[in-house]
Amino acid sequence: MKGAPDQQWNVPAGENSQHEGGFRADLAVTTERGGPTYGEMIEQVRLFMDKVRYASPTPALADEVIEDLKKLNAKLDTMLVDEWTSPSGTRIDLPSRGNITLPPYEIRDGGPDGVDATVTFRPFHLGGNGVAHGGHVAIAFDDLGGMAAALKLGGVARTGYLTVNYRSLTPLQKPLALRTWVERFEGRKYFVRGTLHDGDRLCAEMDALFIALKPGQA
Ligand SMILES: CCCCCCCCCCCCCCCC(=O)SCCNC(=O)CCNC(=O)[C@H](O)C(C)(C)COP(=O)(O)OP(=O)(O)OC[C@H]1O[C@@H](n2cnc3c(N)ncnc32)[C@H](O)[C@@H]1OP(=O)(O)O
Repeated sequence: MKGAPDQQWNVPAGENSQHEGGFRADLAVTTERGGPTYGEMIEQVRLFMDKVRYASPTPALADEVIEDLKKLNAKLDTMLVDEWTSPSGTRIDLPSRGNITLPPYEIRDGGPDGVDATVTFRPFHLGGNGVAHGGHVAIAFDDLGGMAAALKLGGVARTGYLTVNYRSLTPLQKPLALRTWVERFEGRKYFVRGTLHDGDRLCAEMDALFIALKPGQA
């Protein structure tokens, strides 16, 4: 990778790392990893991505930003941990559990009957003509559909298939209601439905199959 030729991303899990199989079968939720300002750090990164999406820098400014980013990347290089112990994805007090790759959402209610969340697509989730990219809508459905399955089965599931029907345009920068629920299950197969609304207007619907992982399964 340019700028980081020797970077080892797949940091091996330490002895104290809690995991079973290749997926996070035993999710260790936390509100402390990364410290009290981790959420603000993630928010600043999202804000930066918003600005990058819309900025048209001069060559001089682009060079300046590159130098600044190299310094920031070098700082984080000193603190890389394995995926099982990183704060990202486990900080239940933060939007999208602190996972920078997900559209930021807040859980309003969640349990075996389903998940009721508010998701706000950012300016950097732009698809075109001021509205969200459909792929980002699918990511939100995947994570929150997976959460509905997880809360129903009391374990972790992987997506078998996920279909999104885009019914109307999905706005950016506006809290939207995203709901997911297990419609039925047969053995390890959890059939999950979802809806995304802007007020009363249906933006998109999801129809998905999540398959419960067996103990130790990747
Ligand atoms: C608020 C606090 C919250 C705390 C709580 C946090 C929760 C935190 C939530 C995180 C949520 C993340 C959610 C992201 C989830 C991903 O994004 S996962 C990544 C995307 N998915 C993948 O990469 C999966 C790739 N596929 C696979 O690994 C394997 O195919 C699977 C899914 C593990 C299944 O393999 P398998 O265990 O060998 O099972 P297999 O026997 O093939 O299939 C089982 C059954 O499913 C059926 N099946 C399998 N695939 C399909 C398919 N595509 N279509 C139809 N049927 C299928 C089979 O026919 C079989 O049916 P039956 O014969 O039993 O009737």
